[in-house]
Amino acid sequence: MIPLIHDLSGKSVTIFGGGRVAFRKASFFHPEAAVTVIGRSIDEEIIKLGVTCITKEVCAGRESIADFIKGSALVVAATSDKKLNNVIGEVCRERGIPFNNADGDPGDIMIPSVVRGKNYMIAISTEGKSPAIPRYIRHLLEKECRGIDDMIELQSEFRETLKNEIPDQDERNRILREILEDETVWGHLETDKRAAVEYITRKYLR
Ligand SMILES: C[C@@]1(CC(=O)O)C2=NC(=C\c3[nH]c(c(CCC(=O)O)c3CC(=O)O)Cc3[nH]c(c(CC(=O)O)c3CCC(=O)O)/C=C3\N/C(=C\2)[C@@H](CCC(=O)O)[C@]3(C)CC(=O)O)/[C@H]1CCC(=O)O
Ligand SMILES: NC(=O)c1ccc[n+]([C@@H]2O[C@H](COP(=O)([O-])OP(=O)(O)OC[C@H]3O[C@@H](n4cnc5c(N)ncnc54)[C@H](O)[C@@H]3O)[C@@H](O)[C@H]2O)c1
Repeated sequence: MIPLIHDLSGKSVTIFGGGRVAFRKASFFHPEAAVTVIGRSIDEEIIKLGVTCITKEVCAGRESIADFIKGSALVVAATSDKKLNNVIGEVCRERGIPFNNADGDPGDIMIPSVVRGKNYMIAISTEGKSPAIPRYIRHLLEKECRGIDDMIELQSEFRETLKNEIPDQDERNRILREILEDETVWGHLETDKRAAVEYITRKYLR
């Protein structure tokens, strides 16, 4: 499998099932995508998310499933009925719609665990071998990634400054990497971004 970063803004994501797993999947796609959840019963926490909810029994007939998924950019089956989930998958495959199966035959999409900052995201997956591990790694990274957002902004701004000051690209890259390894910069970023900018300007430009 190959990880991709996909823009789903405004696109339709249809999720079958209305339990805990459907809630997790709906939270993953909402609010970037327009999420519709279809289930025989739908948990209160899904309704509270503000996604479109359709309370309905879904039968394994292809026609009715095809009606539900019309116009979907992506479909998730998260009902407790494996057979139904698998039929939903078949209908998606016939129509070329990317499909994630929470229970049953694997779909062609897997949902990763995501560490998200303002300026970056990291997706983690074991390709289903051990679903607890991505969550574990996410917690480790969340502790390690403090300050990363500020460093990205610092690097992005300083990169522009360097372009005007230092013509040689290799030299610019060397400086940007050195800044990343500079503990004093990380120390400043914890308290005062301006002090970090002053420090790197003094140290790396004069
Ligand atoms: C990343 C995340 C995204 C999401 O789904 O939201 C995710 N699972 C998450 C949480 C979670 N999963 C499970 C629990 C225990 C409580 C519970 O039962 O709910 C919890 C809750 C928790 O841990 O807090 C158990 C579990 N998971 C799967 C099965 C079925 C099976 O293995 O057959 C079972 C039941 C069998 C078992 O008990 O072992 C299967 C899958 N889970 C995946 C993703 C995919 C592959 C991930 C990979 O390895 O790359 C895959 C294949 C489905 C898919 O493609 O989506 C999200 C972490 C978000 C985060 O916190 O960061
Ligand atoms: N992929 C994962 O991350 C993961 C994790 C844990 C469990 N699971 C599996 O995923 C499935 C869902 O788990 P859950 O905890 O949300 O279960 P749940 O029992 O809380 O929810 C199942 C939902 O499916 C709906 N449903 C069942 N048959 C239906 C039908 N014919 N039409 C419409 N709706 C129907 C029910 O109304 C309910 O809302 C289970 O089979 C579970 O073993 C997957």
